[in-house]
Amino acid sequence: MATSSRLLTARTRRLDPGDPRHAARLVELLPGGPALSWVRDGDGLVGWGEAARFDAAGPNRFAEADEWWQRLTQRFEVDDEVGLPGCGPVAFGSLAFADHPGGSALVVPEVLIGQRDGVRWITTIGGATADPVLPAAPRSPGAVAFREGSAPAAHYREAVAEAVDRMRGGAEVAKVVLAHDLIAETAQPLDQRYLLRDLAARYPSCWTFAVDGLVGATPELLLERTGSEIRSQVLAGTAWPRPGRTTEELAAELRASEKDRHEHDYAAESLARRLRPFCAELAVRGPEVLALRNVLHLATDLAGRLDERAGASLLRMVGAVHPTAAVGGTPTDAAVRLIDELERMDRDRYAGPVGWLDGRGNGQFGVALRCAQVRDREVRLFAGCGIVADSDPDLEVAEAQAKLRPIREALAPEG
Ligand SMILES: C=C(O[C@H]1C=CC=C(C(=O)O)[C@@H]1O)C(=O)O
Repeated sequence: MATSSRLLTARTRRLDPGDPRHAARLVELLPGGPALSWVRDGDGLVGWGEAARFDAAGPNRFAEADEWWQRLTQRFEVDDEVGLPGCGPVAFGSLAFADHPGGSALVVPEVLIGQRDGVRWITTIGGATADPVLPAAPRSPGAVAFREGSAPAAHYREAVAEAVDRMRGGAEVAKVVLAHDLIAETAQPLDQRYLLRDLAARYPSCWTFAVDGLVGATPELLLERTGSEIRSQVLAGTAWPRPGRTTEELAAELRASEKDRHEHDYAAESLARRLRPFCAELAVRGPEVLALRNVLHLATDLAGRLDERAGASLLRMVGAVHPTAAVGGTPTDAAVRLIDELERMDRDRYAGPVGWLDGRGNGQFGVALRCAQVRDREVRLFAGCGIVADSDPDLEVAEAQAKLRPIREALAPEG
């Protein structure tokens, strides 16, 4: 936690095309050690070092993190010659899914390199130096052995079947998202950049992220703020590649599936309902089909203009909309209780908000999906599925397998 009241300096400079750091992909610029990343289609932010950090837990984690960031940004002397969102001081954040247990963290890197619309910049905090070196490629972690996590797949199937029974029996919950974990152990300590490079290459349209050891490539944008504009894309309802089916056929099936449409509508409605109080305008468009290499999703876009009178910061709004029914359920409180009862695992920061915010109130937070918590040689992967009364437990197990693919394949590309 940064506690002193001294002034911090943040210096942002444009990286000119002659600089060797201008040509490489952002994730290739990360030196070894804990990585910070939020990159999509080549644009985004990567950072390293820790100029300041805030840890929080419990139901007030969003408000406490917000307060800390507001206070910290007042202590910054900013020298920013670029002026784009993501310039000046930036904090990367990863927040716990649940009120209990789970820890949340905001980390302000000492060095950050960003790119937006062809402009690349570097921000240094507190006089940190950033020599123009291109780090060597990360080494493979060697052989990978997979074992069951705290919620084995067989247990997951039972939990899904139990949820379906209860919903068919008239339980108060109309949708619940249940998840399970999987542990991978690598022969050598895992360099986070090994995952990041692979994820950014294979899932360019997802946000490849790393914050405090949570590494993944999420397709789901929870909330983005640029000035007074906000944007979100809610995902729920999934199909995955099957032999003999083209992507177009899978997309048509997904569009026509009533079960997936129900699952999707709960998520889109929950987000729109919770965003509206903050907005002067809010447009909802969808669902369309979003196709990735491992899955296809139904996707609804939300775009709005903030109501200045609501005066809410990005982190407060993120706290207000989390958990949407894409990761919690409907109604939220009852679904979260059911998750607790049936899942019987600590989600930690899986399915929580992950992203970044700057000193002017801009930022982007996604939902931490298709991800793993990396601790040296142990990697904990997560995947979950929205369950409604029409769900088939065997298909949900297969769907969760498809959602584990990005990290599984990044860990063991040929295995
Ligand atoms: C909970 C996950 O995905 C969510 C996001 C998109 C589609 C989902 C689904 O169709 O079940 C889930 O709601 C996950 O990837 O672990």
